[in-house]
Amino acid sequence: MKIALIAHDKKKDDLLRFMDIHLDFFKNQELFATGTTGGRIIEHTGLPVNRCKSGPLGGDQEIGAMVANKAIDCIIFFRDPLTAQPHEPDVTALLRLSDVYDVPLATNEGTAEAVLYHLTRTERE
Ligand SMILES: O=C(CO)COP(=O)(O)O
Repeated sequence: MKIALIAHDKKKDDLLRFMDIHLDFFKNQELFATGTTGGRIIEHTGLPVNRCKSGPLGGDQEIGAMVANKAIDCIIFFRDPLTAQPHEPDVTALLRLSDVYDVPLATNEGTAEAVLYHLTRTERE
């Protein structure tokens, strides 16, 4: 499965912790990420990650283009709801495209848990 991973700065440690918990799942997937998030994941887990540009420099839009081309199956995006982002329009556009193409997108850890639970079950079937 092709999974996109994104985290705003204050949520990056949370994403790495989440990945540690679910490492057995993530090591069997093809991973994509925005630039800085991807760098942190590679450094922390050693897993291969296809890195896009950093979010503020167009990375969310790159992931959005992959969604539009049906090249992403699921997005886990740990958003920071308490900090203004200079590239908020890009974030909104990515959320919109995930709705257009019906791609599961988890914006917090609780939803990510639920999505992974579903994906691991459907993978086994
Ligand atoms: O800003 C982001 C998503 O909107 C994340 O980008 P980075 O992974 O480059 O920090």
